[in-house]
Amino acid sequence: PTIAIIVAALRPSGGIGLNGKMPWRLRKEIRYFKDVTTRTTGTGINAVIMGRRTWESIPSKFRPLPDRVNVVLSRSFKNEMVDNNVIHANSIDKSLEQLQSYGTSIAKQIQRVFIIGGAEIYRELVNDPAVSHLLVTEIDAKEPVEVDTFLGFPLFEGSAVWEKRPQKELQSFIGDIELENDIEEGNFVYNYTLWTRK
Ligand SMILES: NC(=O)C1=CN([C@@H]2O[C@H](COP(=O)(O)OP(=O)(O)OC[C@H]3O[C@@H](n4cnc5c(N)ncnc54)[C@H](OP(=O)(O)O)[C@@H]3O)[C@@H](O)[C@H]2O)C=CC1
Ligand SMILES: CCc1nc(N)nc(N)c1C#CCc1cc(OC)cc(-c2ccc3c(c2)OCO3)c1
Repeated sequence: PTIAIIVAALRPSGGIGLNGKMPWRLRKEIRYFKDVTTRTTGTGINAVIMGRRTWESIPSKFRPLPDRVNVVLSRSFKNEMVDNNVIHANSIDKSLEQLQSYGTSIAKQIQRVFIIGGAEIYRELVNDPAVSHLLVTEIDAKEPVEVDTFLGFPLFEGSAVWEKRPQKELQSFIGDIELENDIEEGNFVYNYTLWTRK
């Protein structure tokens, strides 16, 4: 399946978190994240892979993220299918192995896999050749914003590996999900982008 990193990052610093949570709450951005990570064409289902801390930071009423296979990584987990929607894994490889067998076991093929954070997971996976796409919400702040967690790889200041693609390529990747530009919410203005390997 296609494996994509999906992240919302502040420009130019690449800030993504503060005190274990997100430094912002952007209503339309959360909807975009939900729509993009949930949408499939035909049958099948998508998976979201996250680190244990990100799992813990999602408000309990919102987890597991619905209509997606939620994979949570922790070095102290046993590799197991907790239930039909939640898989525990203690390595990235083990998580991808379990997703393979998930497809056959519940006769639902995994269509897309989204790496949804956080910083430690992004750092480890951004260099994995299996990751072919970056879906980056580029956020600009009118007033300075405090962040303490960053994207673990250079992107906005220039990347030797990744290049930003034209909006029409993002549109075809996400299908009939509406793409708005320069969305303004409070102190923030943001845009959705797609990056692929050079
Ligand atoms: N802006 C955005 O788009 C997003 C921002 N965030 C933010 O990121 C921050 C959280 O990121 P971070 O603190 O880095 O934590 P992570 O969410 O990346 O989780 C880290 C934990 O994941 C487990 N883990 C990491 N790598 C592996 C591996 N290779 N195999 C097995 N387990 C592994 C470990 O769990 P253990 O310690 O149990 O072994 C580790 O402590 C928060 O502030 C959150 O709000 C999160 C998602 C999206
Ligand atoms: C939704 C934010 C987001 N945007 C983008 N572009 N990429 C991402 N990887 C994420 C993310 C994430 C994980 C996460 C962290 C979190 O707190 C730290 C809260 C949520 C979350 C919070 C509320 C939700 C929801 C997800 O879906 C529906 O309602 C989701």
